[in-house]
Amino acid sequence: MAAPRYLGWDFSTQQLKVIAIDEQLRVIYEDNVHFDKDLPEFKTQGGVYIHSDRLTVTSPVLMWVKALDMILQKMKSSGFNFSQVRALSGAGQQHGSVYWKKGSIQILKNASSELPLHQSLKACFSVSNSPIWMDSSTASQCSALEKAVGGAQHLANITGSRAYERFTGNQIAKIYSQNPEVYLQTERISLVSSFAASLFLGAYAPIDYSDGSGMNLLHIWEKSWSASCLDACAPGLEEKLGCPVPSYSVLGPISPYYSQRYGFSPDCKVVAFTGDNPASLAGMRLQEGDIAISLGTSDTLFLWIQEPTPALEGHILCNPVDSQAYMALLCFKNGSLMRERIRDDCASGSWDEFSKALSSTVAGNNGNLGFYFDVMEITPEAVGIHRFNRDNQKVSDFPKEVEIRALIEGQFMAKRIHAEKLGYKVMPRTRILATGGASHNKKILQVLSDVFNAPVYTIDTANSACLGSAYRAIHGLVAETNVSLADVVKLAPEPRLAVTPTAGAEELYRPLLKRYAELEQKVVCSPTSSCLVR
Ligand SMILES: Nc1ncnc2c1ncn2[C@@H]1O[C@H](COP(=O)(O)OP(=O)(O)O)[C@@H](O)[C@H]1O
Ligand SMILES: O=C(CO)[C@@H](O)[C@H](O)COP(=O)(O)O
Repeated sequence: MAAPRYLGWDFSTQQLKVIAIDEQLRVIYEDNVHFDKDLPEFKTQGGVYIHSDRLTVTSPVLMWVKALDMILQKMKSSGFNFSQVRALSGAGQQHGSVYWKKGSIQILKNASSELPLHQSLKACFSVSNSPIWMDSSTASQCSALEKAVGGAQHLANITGSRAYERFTGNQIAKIYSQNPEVYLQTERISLVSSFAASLFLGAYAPIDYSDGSGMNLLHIWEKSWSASCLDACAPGLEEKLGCPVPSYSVLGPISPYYSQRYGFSPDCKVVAFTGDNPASLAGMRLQEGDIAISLGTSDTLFLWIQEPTPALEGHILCNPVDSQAYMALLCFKNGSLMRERIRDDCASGSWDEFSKALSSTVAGNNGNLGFYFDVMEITPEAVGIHRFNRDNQKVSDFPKEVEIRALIEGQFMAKRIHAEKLGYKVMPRTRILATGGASHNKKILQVLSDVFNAPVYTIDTANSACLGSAYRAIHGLVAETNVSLADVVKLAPEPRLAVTPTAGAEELYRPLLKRYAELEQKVVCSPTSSCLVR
């Protein structure tokens, strides 16, 4: 019997990624398809289309299918032996939704292995451009949902979050109200994660509890759809969503399409897919007390928590690896794309030059602070670029090096301030686990460590959502017998120390954090200082 392999996928904003691991949990294959570069025919920027209202953001669903065809072909050409794969799982950017047209289930089930999947599925989607997490066009649907269930806090008490524009229930409500006929033609609505699982399963895959918590529809304590939330969004929604399942569920064997076209074993199991942040929690083997910071297209911060209290800021999600636990999540929309814009403007498009600017400037930036929100931020709700000198006076520009440090310090101060608002305290034993593309950059990690006054650890791959998905594939095979993910991954390499805080960092940043929090109040959108530019 050939040595078993496990696959972990990540359908993220800018690319499709895959990792294969062996039974010793070693990464033996890693690859990606970059949507803008490798699939230029879709003409996306950063994997997305920003529509003319600047609020609507979508991605073409067939691009995701074509990316899967492409990456599997690359693996096949490189000699990857698919017959050894015993199980696979995956992750998707959270909140995005896919709309399957009536009758598509038959096409999905009977796809011909002679054709790439995107050709068979080209007529399957009633909405060809899927709304994704960057969308902020559903303000009216959010107000209506909160009103329908008795207010923002009440909605958070049920679903883990107040109404957020990118959350799937509000996106579905928008589609139903603007295009009722499209909604009626839709037989199934998937998240990006469950859509990706469906492609492997050859059938509609259920939504898992953890990614399902990012919809404003799931009762996160009872782990079932909330009837009042469903009714407030669209009629007949429960049927279109299917029953949610635990994140470690085995959904079934891989579709015959993959055995015939790529040589997968017909016994290869598909384990429920989940959100990319939940999958990263698994990949980084987060423990209670740790803080995870993902620096991908979005920046996110997440924690493992046992007894959550939903609030008006941040999100509580069902934990993807332990059905008794939860995770808290904060999302910052102006992450890597914001850093790339400042890198292009101030460091000639070079990460090396960007890093040199961080080295050549002093921690604390001589009191200069900045807020950098090219697009409407989620945490906090604010937009625009706002720079303040050491006397709290607004200034119109900074020298290039000062700008770069102000951006990075500002991004991490915001993370610490908002994590503390959630009740998180940096303790002497705190470990920060960093992941995502920008975690390759040691100079950025040094600022992170200094602002939090805590050591920063990384794992061998920045693609923790893929790795976590591969771990979850193994876990899925044994979860029924009460084996924990921690048991399954106990032989995996421990996270490695990347940087430690500079002496004196806490004293330096304590007053700056206070100033940053006060200045943030001035730049957030409020009824009195409404954000006209979005
Ligand atoms: N050396 C670096 N320094 C800072 N950022 C980097 C570096 N290398 C890559 N990145 C950032 O990583 C981002 C991609 O991160 P990734 O986690 O793969 O995103 P996603 O999963 O959302 O597709 C890129 O947009 C890029 O800005
Ligand atoms: O909206 C959120 C989390 O709430 C985002 O974190 C998305 O899940 C996108 O992930 P990346 O592609 O940036 O990793």
